[in-house]
Amino acid sequence: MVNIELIEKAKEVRERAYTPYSNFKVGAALKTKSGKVYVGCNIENAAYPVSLCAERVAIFKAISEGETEFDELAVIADTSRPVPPCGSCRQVMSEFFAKDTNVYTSNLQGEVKKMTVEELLPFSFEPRDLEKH
Ligand SMILES: O=c1ccn([C@H]2C[C@H](O)[C@@H](CO)O2)c(=O)[nH]1
Ligand SMILES: [Zn+2]
Repeated sequence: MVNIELIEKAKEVRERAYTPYSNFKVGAALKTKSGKVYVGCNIENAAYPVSLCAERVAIFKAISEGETEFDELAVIADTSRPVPPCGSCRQVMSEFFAKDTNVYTSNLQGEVKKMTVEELLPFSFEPRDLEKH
């Protein structure tokens, strides 16, 4: 089942995106297992690569508050298909979320694509890969 309320929260925070360079606004909302929601929007910078995606803003906010158990993530943008999270955000999701965590990618037309972290980034590089064999 898709969490429409979580998508609505992502849509609200999207309005606060700071995007003078791309003019492409993204919103994200992350729900913890305990039911708390952390929102994020993309925040750009005149030094372009310093910019941060909405998904990572939401995830890092939650991590910095001590959260460790995540339930689901919603992402929204004004795209012709549900917005696909970038590779860097997929990698961060795979570090902190269980493989079966649901990610709802959506657009302003109300299209939603529900995917798991595993589907978004199969064969991901993980902490255990740092161990020598
Ligand atoms: O899933 C995505 C894709 C892109 N962006 C941001 C990064 C940059 O600020 C702008 C254009 O790439 O959109 C996100 O926040 N999330
Ligand atoms: Zn990203």
